[in-house]
Amino acid sequence: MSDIVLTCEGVSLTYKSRNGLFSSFTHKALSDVSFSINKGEVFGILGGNGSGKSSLLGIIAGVIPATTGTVIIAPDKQTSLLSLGLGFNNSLSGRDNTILSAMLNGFSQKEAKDLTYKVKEFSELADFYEQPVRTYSSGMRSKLGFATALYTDVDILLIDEVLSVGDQLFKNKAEEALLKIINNNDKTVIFVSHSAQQVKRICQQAMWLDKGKIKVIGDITDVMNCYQTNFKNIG
Ligand SMILES: Nc1ncnc2c1ncn2[C@@H]1O[C@H](COP(=O)(O)OP(=O)(O)OP(=O)(O)O)[C@@H](O)[C@H]1O
Repeated sequence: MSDIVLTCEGVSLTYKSRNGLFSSFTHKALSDVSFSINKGEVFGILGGNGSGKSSLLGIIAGVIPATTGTVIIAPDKQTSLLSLGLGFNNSLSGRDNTILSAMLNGFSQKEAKDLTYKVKEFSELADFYEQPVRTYSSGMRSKLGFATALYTDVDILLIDEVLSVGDQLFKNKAEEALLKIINNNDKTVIFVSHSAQQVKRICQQAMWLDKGKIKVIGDITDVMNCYQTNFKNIG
């Protein structure tokens, strides 16, 4: 029996930007995107630059309002967006950001503080963990984001490119840790990556977004076959 935890129904997004003092233009980033995800599914989103992957995750996370359409999340489920640019308070230290994220996800203050020791170790930030996040490189932000989300137990994890930054050793460690929580915890994950091979290793279902529209959706093998036929030299 299917156990749907997340549904996008006809989601469209139009950005309006200024291109001068008195003029503006609009850009349709997503057009009529509809799909559902079952509990415990690991769902990949593939697509070239500007195809709308991050915008879609932002809408699912509730940080970007859809222009039309709806996102329905099962009432007892919490989502957490793990993204390079989002979610941290730049003037707080890595440690305080971990505490804040954990408490926003329902941890008590003591539980949140206890968590920081594991996050510090996994993230390898050492003394930088006590420094304001604004002083971090993008790789350091991604390490903090990944480690915080790893130990803050949410139901639906939205992962935007965070396994693509950092040195190779950290990438391997992060991918291994992610696979472990996916396999052990029946966690639902939506995973965005430029690496088709990484999506293939991690996900069971996938969607290929092209210029804001769903090109193919379904089983990972079918989606990858279509995707790779269209793109050569995929990493
Ligand atoms: N804040 C914004 N204002 C205006 N246009 C935007 C904004 N954010 C994104 N866009 C545009 O919307 C489209 C989709 O962007 P989005 O970042 O969602 O794509 P993406 O698939 O995640 O891209 P990438 O793989 O390069 O990270 C792009 O054409 C982008 O230029």
